[in-house]
Amino acid sequence: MEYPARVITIAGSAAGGSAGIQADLKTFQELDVYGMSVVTAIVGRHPKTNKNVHPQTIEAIEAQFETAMKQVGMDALKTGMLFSKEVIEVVAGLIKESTIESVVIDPVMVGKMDSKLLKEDAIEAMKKRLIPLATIITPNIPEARFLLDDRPITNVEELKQAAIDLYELGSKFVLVKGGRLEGPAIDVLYDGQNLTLFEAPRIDTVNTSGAGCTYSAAIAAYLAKGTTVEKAVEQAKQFVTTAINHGFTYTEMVGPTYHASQRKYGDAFQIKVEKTN
Ligand SMILES: Nc1ncnc2c1ncn2[C@@H]1O[C@H](COP(=O)(O)OP(=O)(O)OP(=O)(O)O)[C@@H](O)[C@H]1O
Ligand SMILES: Cc1ncc(COP(=O)(O)O)c(N)n1
Repeated sequence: MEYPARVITIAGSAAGGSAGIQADLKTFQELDVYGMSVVTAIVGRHPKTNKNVHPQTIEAIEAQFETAMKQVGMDALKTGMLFSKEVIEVVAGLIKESTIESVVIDPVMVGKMDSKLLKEDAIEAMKKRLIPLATIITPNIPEARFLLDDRPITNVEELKQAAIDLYELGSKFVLVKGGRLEGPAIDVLYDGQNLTLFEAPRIDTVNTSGAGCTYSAAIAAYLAKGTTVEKAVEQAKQFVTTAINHGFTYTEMVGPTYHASQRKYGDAFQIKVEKTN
């Protein structure tokens, strides 16, 4: 029997099941990789105190990573919500000590329902300690702006320039997501030389909670299987677009993307891939 490739997510637990660790593990399962997790924080609003982020201790984070490494091992790793500079520094140390080849850093900062998922004083550690270790980083426009001293990004040309400038932070690839722009959903990939645009049709829905987590988890899953970065982004975008297309909600709140949709409905979107300059 050929065993599935192994992927670990280091991220926050999203109680509603749409984002964070939950979205990552659902994505891993759909893409037939062996999923593992390190929970950095538990996100869920306490009914009495209203407190919604419950960070885990450094000891707990290290213990989870160590267990997964010893029990299974890892072909790829992705990070999501890390919350504090202390956690970023520990995670950077764990990545450096390991021999994991594919590292996807999703620089999660704010949730779609405005939960604060990264402390402001952690952005410098993200830039200096973690991003240089990444195979690929996957910021959306607000995250790209935080990493680029709040420069506005309002069109595809500015998206491309943001990818070029973010490359200076030291990752091998930069993927800036243009999901917030009007028109088709265009993301830009930059590898230090080539700019590649990935375009999907815009889907008219508000149910995109966890779309970013799902996308970066799918990229990590394809990289773990040995896919090239460019092909991994294309296939992951196909997966997340299909999941967004079948997104739904059980309540009046923003709902999840539907992770099972590519398998269940088989109507995956074709992604337009265009090399540009
Ligand atoms: N309505 C949509 N229709 C199709 N694709 C979308 C839509 N919204 C987002 N996407 C795409 O889904 C993927 C994940 O997007 P993600 O949610 O992380 O980024 P974003 O939409 O740019 O930012 P944010 O999370 O802040 O809304 C990206 O490829 C993005 O282009
Ligand atoms: C614990 C946790 N991690 C990440 C996100 C971001 O989700 P999205 O993919 O919608 O930006 C979230 N809402 N909660």
